[in-house]
Amino acid sequence: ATCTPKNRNDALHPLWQSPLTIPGGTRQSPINIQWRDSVYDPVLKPLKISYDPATCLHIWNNGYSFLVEFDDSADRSIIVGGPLENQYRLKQFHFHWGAINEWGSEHTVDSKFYPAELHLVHWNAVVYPTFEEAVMEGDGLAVIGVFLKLGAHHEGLQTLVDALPAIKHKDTVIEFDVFDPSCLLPPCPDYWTYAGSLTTPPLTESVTWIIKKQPIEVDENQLEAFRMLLFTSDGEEEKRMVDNFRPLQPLMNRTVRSSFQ
Ligand SMILES: CCOC(=O)CCc1ccc(S(N)(=O)=O)cc1
Ligand SMILES: [Zn+2]
Repeated sequence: ATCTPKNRNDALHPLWQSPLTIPGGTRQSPINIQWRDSVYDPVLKPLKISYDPATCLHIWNNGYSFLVEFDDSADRSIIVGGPLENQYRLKQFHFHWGAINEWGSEHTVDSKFYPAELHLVHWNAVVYPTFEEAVMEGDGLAVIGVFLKLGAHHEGLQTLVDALPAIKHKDTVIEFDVFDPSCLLPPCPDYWTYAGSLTTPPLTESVTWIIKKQPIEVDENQLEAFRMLLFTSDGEEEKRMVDNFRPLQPLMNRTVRSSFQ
């Protein structure tokens, strides 16, 4: 029988004991995407993604996930089109994953969990002067979500995996000079989109979510490498960085649109 995730908030990292619901929150994330309830919108444009690999700065363990950060001081790595009215600048990408392959993603599709989920975080630099301000605004951020499923070895991901031992502990960072996050995107252009929020504090309702329909494949060793990271700093009692995903939030008065029929 497939074991459904029990309530893990008891033994979890303090973050995940954060308020599960935001008082007055009407557009919280993540959500379950019920495929048959999503509505095809012919007005949705293809998403245009152009990343400059040289904008990659460093990779670090922030105690919740590991993230790769980019130089967002100019419009060098951007996305435009799709559901977006402006172009958005790439700031960072990170992942969420489980202790075992049965769960780990934040969003689900027809209540199915994937073992992990990639988030590419962009902000609206056309309208807002800083990322920090964009985080507080309804149209401030655009996050591309990509599901990871267990399968073939992923060459592009391996570059990241090879760097993880060097950032095992919270607040460790290493320089990461050239990486093209486009290699982590599936070839299929299809996506779902809906108005949501950050899934970790400050949980602000500022995200236009763009969830790719097609997952990318990674192998068991690569997922295991994620699970070797620690929530804790060097010298503290070790706590493995696993199950760093937020529980599903109510859809409330929202429609998920699809770019495909
Ligand atoms: C200004 C302080 O705010 C931040 O740094 C927000 C960072 C942050 C970015 C993206 C996400 S996620 N999981 O919803 O893609 C959560 C948190
Ligand atoms: Zn995330």
